[in-house]
Amino acid sequence: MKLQIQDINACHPSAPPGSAPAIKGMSLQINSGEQIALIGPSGAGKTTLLQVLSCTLKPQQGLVSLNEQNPWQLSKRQLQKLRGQLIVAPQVPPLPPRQRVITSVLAGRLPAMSLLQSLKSLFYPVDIPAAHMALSKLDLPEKIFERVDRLSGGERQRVGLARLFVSPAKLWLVDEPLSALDPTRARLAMSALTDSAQEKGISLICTLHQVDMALAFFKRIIGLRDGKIVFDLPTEQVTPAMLKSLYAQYEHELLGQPDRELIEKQFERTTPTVVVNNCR
Ligand SMILES: Nc1ncnc2c1ncn2[C@@H]1O[C@H](COP(=O)(O)OP(=O)(O)OP(=O)(O)O)[C@@H](O)[C@H]1O
Repeated sequence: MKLQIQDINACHPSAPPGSAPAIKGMSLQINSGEQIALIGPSGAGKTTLLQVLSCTLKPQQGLVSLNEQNPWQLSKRQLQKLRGQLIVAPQVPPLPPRQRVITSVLAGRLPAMSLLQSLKSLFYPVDIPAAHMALSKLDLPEKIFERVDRLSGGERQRVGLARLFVSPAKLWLVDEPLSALDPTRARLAMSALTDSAQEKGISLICTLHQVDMALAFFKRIIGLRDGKIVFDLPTEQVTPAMLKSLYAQYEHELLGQPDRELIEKQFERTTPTVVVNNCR
């Protein structure tokens, strides 16, 4: 899916009226099938941007376009159809406590289903192999019939991500997918997401606090700070100086769950003398 925003101002959805915008005069173009990591310190506006792109947050100013359609000029029905072509994976997936994992995973298909089909699917999961395949990509197939309230935080996060693999959406908007995962599962998840998106020609936009993962898995990196784009570059052009400046005063966030070697390699490629601060 092709995306464009132009001169957007938007407030965080929970911000009280009159608050300063979390996104300020932002413009951006994303082509079909692109994979982009959004990085930047806490409060930079990454989640707010995802909400604008998912057509759930109407900006106060500027233009949004998904596949050449302005969502805010569509009828309710057309807007619903457009939203059915994208899927959001929030950092903490909203999973009904007593629901089975299989039902939660197959909920990834709900936006594309009729009301009758979706009600039926809550009681009779129709595609067990698809749910199993999705969970296997994230090393969780054995939990397919488990109740979600009996899972750990990291397992719940993987259930939320497994929804992406069964969804027919052409745009994946993923918010901090690795926050509850151990380093091995984090790599596995990142690899599964980027490989699947590439196979299916899906546009993937992913916010990440793990800069090492962003550098390792994405070809285009957008650095946000204070609601503005600081850089928007092919990964190989992102320099240590840019990262240091992006996270200035928030260096402790720079190496969230560090793969020091990877970041150092990236740093060496551009400026061999850089010092990496590992604050966690
Ligand atoms: N619950 C809230 N109520 C009011 N304002 C908020 C709220 N959450 C965030 N904001 C405002 O919106 C701005 C952008 O927040 P947003 O969540 O988009 O940033 P982020 O880059 O995703 O941060 P993080 O990495 O911590 O998730 C914040 O700087 C803050 O000013």
